[in-house]
Amino acid sequence: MANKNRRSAFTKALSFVDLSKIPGPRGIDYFHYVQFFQRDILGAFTKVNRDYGDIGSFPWPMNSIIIYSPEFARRVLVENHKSYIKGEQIEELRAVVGNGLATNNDYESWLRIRTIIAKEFNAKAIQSFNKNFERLCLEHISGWSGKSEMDVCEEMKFLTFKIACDTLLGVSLSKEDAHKVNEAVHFTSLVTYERIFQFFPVPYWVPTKKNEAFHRHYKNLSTIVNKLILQEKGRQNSHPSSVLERLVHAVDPETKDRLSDDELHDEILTMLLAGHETSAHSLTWTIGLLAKHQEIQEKLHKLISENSLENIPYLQWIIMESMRLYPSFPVLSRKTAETDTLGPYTIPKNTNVVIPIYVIQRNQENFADALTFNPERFASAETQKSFAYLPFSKGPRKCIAEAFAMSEMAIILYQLIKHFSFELIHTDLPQEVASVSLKPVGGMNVRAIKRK
Ligand code: HEM
Repeated sequence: MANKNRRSAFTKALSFVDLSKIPGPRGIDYFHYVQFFQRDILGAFTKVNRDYGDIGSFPWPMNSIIIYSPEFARRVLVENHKSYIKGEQIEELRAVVGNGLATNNDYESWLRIRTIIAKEFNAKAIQSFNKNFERLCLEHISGWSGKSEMDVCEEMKFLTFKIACDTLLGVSLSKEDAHKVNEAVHFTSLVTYERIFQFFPVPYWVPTKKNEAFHRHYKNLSTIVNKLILQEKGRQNSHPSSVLERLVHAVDPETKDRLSDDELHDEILTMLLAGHETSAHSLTWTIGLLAKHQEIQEKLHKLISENSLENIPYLQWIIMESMRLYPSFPVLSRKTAETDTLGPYTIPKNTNVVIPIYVIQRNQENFADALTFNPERFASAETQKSFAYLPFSKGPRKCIAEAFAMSEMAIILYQLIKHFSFELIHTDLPQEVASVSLKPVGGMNVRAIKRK
């Protein structure tokens, strides 16, 4: 089952699209860039923007364009989204999550499944998870002493993983299985990420140590998810509490259609991977930024001591601003299924289209004082709606769980700042690095001091 990876290095090497009319490095400069991308992917994306402006092309063998204009992003993600499919990277992801929402490139099948699942992430459904977010957060921080030095990144990963098990998979998950799921999700997503950036990844059928470990972890994950689906199918559950339980019983309101067992399996794996680390890293950067900007942290604490969460938009703005500077997925990618035009440029069919939102969100032209942490900029609805702000993407393929993730992060942040104040142990924030999601190099070391 694991080897659903259909990308062939050979086919990739044979494909060619004519990008000669789009500016970008050529000759020796091209190869210098390729090396730069291997060394420092975020730095390289930033340099392409500085050197070539709104669009940069990398012809064969990369067959790629990189776009930086919010208007181009709008065209690709919304206006003409039907001319685009998910980028080549999803072929690697498909080896784990099969044909789940994030990797499904068949429009009709994707739309059918998205319609069924979207209902399970509506406001009412999310409200039913809020108590669990709060309970698990309070349980977790009750283990922190009066003044603890910690890597808050590890703490948040632990907490959001517990939340994922509880809200996605449900209470029937045993401790032993939770441990296996944790190891498997971590290992398979790391391997997938590594392979995305390798020119010619070793096919999964080659019996290397890593491939064997991948198959073992994948089998564990898949077996546990199938077991939970089967268990749930045998029950008449009128009060489903986890996402898995909801999806097993979910019905399309119009067609009365349900998800098949294979579809359920792939969707749950997709959610475990897509929800893995993303919320943890966003929370980590938020705590780091608040520890660095004590005046903003104290303002938030004052608001928390006087108001309930629903009455503190400032808390949401803090999370939004943190995700502007440190988006969990720093890059979105698509591929043209048909020729399209972006401004004056013709983009041929089969071109990889890369949208480095990390660079777009930090560009002075899109945000005043772009590198300054200023939550108040999100007081404007226009800023929130801008196509220069894409941490959850936009358009029909935007994150299906945006409201779920925002609610989870807001509830955790509220409790953390209510009970603790945070200080950075080092003088500045750590360097960011693009891994499975954007993470701090060496973790985020803070002092958490219990408030009186
Ligand atoms: C801070 C947390 C999160 C961030 C920043 C985030 C970000 C994103 C982004 C940027 C995309 C779109 C990718 C694209 O356009 O190519 C996406 C898609 C998706 N996300 Fe999230 N995500 C988060 C949490 C979650 C969680 C917790 C879940 C599941 C419970 C989830 C499930 C999905 C799924 C299923 C898709 C694919 C949607 C589709 O193609 O129809 N995400 N996410």
